[in-house]
Amino acid sequence: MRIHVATDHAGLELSATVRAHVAAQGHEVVDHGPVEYDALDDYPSFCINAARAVARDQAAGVEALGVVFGGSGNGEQIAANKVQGIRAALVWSEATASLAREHNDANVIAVGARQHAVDEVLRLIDVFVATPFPGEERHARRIAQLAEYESTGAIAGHEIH
Ligand SMILES: O=C(CO)[C@H](O)[C@H](O)COP(=O)(O)O
Repeated sequence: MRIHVATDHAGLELSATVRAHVAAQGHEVVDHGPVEYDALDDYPSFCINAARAVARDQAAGVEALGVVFGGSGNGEQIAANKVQGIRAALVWSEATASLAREHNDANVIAVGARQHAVDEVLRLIDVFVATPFPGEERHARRIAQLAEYESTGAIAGHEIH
């Protein structure tokens, strides 16, 4: 699995720990920055670049997921979700980590570096990466509706106003 990682200053230290952890499990890690601490850096471009790389890889048939960090993870999730084809989930417990995959087929996990102990974050990421999307019809149907809205602005058979 290729794992694309991005953060901002708030998650930089944690990002290094997570990248080493994930690489030690045999995954290929691609870091989208930042490369050094700058308390005034801005998360959008880092997270959008990671999300674009996930979308590109998946479109090419490469098994890939993304991990984005920030202080809360909120802005990072929002940034990643601006990229077509990305389903970024803000994860804050083992249950939301597994549900993000099982129900949402999330391809990016957003985590708040200031909200958890390091061990907890590693566990959230492990659960997210290890959990498959079983493809249950009702979940696949809802995900397809999101994709349809993303590309057409409409959802066939549903009123959008
Ligand atoms: O979580 C974030 C966005 O959702 C950012 O990491 C957070 O807003 C950065 O805050 P500050 O500039 O005060 O360190």
